[in-house]
Amino acid sequence: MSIPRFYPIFDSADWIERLVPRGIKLVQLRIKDADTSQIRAEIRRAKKVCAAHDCTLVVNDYWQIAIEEGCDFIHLGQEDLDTADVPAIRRAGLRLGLSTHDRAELDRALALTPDYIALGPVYPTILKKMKWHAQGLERLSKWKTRIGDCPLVAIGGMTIDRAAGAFEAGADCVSAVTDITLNENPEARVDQWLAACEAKG
Ligand SMILES: Cc1ncc(COP(=O)(O)OP(=O)(O)O)c(N)n1
Ligand SMILES: Cc1nc(C(=O)O)sc1CCOP(=O)(O)O
Ligand SMILES: [Mg+2]
Repeated sequence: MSIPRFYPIFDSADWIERLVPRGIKLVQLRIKDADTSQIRAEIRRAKKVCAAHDCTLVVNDYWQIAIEEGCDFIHLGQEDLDTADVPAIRRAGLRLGLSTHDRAELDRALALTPDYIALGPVYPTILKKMKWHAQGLERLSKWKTRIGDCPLVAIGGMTIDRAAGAFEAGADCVSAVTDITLNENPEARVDQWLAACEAKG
């Protein structure tokens, strides 16, 4: 199954309510440092606006709450996988996206037949401290060769100018955070992203 080419990530339902109506079709809610009731409330708001705009919501990390709230899609990293109950996630019918950063992580991810695999950071990111150096475009191509039909998401330091190179290297989808949230006009930036990714499609 394919996924949309543009995949922004936001840390609140406020951002999702603000920007999804512009035409985003795949979005991630990535909240750190909040309690369960706050996460649940944010997911409910995000889910509502996504349903109204035919946008797929991906919940980061909180797989149990995502199941309880009837969500469709979750994203897990390698550390999340250490404690997640993947069979329970599948039984609940959720799609699953996985992060990878090296070959061992890729092998582990592929064994779980995910609905997409993300490789990052393709370029340096300012969002979070990471132990990985920038992976680069050649690595994206290697990942695409390994994963075949499974959609490949490029993440980390992605900008509109860098997106075309990522698609050419084999990415099926490009994910971005600060290129949008730190832009002086996030609405206009999302419009530009949508146009750039559509033009490529
Ligand atoms: C699309 C996408 N790719 C990678 C990540 C990172 O997930 P993870 O390694 O679990 O780190 P956190 O985002 O949880 O800090 C992601 N969220 N989305
Ligand atoms: C959340 C996340 N995960 C990454 C990974 O490589 O797994 S890079 C990243 C941050 C992406 O933010 P920005 O677009 O601002 O660089
Ligand atoms: Mg995580």
